[in-house]
Amino acid sequence: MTSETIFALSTAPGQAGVAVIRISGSKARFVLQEMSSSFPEPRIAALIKLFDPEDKAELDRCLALWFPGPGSFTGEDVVELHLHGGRAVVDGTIEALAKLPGFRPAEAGEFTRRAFDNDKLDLTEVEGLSDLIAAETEAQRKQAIRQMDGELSKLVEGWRDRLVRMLAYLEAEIDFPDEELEEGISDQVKHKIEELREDIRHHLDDSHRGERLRNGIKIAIVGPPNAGKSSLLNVLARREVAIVSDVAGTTRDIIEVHLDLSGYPVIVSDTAGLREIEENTTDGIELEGIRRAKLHAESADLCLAVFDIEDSDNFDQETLRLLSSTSSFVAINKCDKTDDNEITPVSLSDFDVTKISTKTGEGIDALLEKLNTWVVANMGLSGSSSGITRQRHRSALQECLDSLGRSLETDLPELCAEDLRLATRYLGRITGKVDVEELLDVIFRDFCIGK
Ligand SMILES: Nc1nc2c(ncn2[C@@H]2O[C@H](COP(=O)(O)OP(=O)(O)OP(=O)(O)O)[C@@H](O)[C@H]2O)c(=O)[nH]1
Ligand SMILES: [K+]
Ligand SMILES: [Mg+2]
Repeated sequence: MTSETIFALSTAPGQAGVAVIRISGSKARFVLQEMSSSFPEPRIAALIKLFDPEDKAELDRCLALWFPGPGSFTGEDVVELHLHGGRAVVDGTIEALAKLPGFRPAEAGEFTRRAFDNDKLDLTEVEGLSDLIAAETEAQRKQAIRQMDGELSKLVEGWRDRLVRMLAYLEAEIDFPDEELEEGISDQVKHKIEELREDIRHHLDDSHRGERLRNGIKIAIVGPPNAGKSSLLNVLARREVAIVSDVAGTTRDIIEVHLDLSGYPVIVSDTAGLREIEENTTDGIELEGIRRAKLHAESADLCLAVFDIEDSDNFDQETLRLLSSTSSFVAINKCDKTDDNEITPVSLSDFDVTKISTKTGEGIDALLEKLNTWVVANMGLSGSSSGITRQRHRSALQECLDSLGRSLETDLPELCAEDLRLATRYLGRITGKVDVEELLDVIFRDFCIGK
């Protein structure tokens, strides 16, 4: 292997109890030969004295780990130094490593890039790893681990394997028409294509759970001015995020807070109060706020509408239409202002209504309970979870489906094979494997032709 040996601080920068420096490449062993008081056994932590390779000054007394390739994260020889996490220790070690010939600091993502290049991880597993590092909630962590463990990649590889087999049969029919192959093979292949299409479609039809879990589930608070939307946001966030005032039209910009509901990442946003105002109003800013609020609500996963109990008939038809066209909950706020518990306007009777007061806290737990239940029911990682976590996966699968659809429209095996080849390539894009050689392997294995 001729690549340069790279090194980097793998733990967060700054003062800490322990700092880990990772070194990967063909010359990694130099660290243990030129800078260490001893050479550890593979994979067994050893306490060593670490020296500067030139002036032999002692840098630290640290733990060293030696992972000879290919049994390492990158697939190359890897050394890990678990140093005392002071800045001077880390800086001194980094400087010392740079003095070794053929060593240079790693670029962002370079260790993982090498792992990918050495077939230690495929693309979906790389993505899973990056999601795991970024995971903020339990459900995100679980999804990331499943992807990192190759759940999506196994699924896609399985589909790809089926496709390659169909293709091999077709290729054989085209290339070796004299060979004794079963009759009606094309119909068989077509039936298999149909089955594969069904399976892929089933996985695509998952309401974007994976992506939503990765990016956060969006809940938009909407409703007329002064209903208490910003007050509710502050209660949910447990801090004063948004300005609350008795002036109608206080909120203009969209304000977002991140919550963890039952382990799921949720982004709740406060929006401008919706009301009908003249196009030529003097307050163009409020108009723009309303425009943004509507757009935002339309793209949210869930709308949470807030109305003032004494003014709960105050909504324009457009707001109602908005609520009916998305998943939504209704909160009737300021119930501290009246003892009459029966007030629910007829027009809201179709919705799931909770009476709350952001002032006294009444009903807030009940509302949170409903939100939690909704999130779990709609985002829950059921056994049939597709594991599609990115638009990139979705587009590739859609392209694959389109190619499969086209392959069924022709009776010419050559054209059908071309579409199957394309479909295979789209699946390969998901995992990063686009090898066609394996095709021939299958032909030879299944038919023993030419042997
Ligand atoms: N009595 C009572 N007053 C409330 C309650 N919630 C909010 N308010 C008051 O209602 C007024 C409007 O509250 P906001 O939270 O600013 O309302 P908003 O819906 O964000 O208003 P805009 O941003 O202007 O659309 C403020 O004076 C709040 O103090 C409540 O539960 N009870
Ligand atoms: K207000
Ligand atoms: Mg507001």
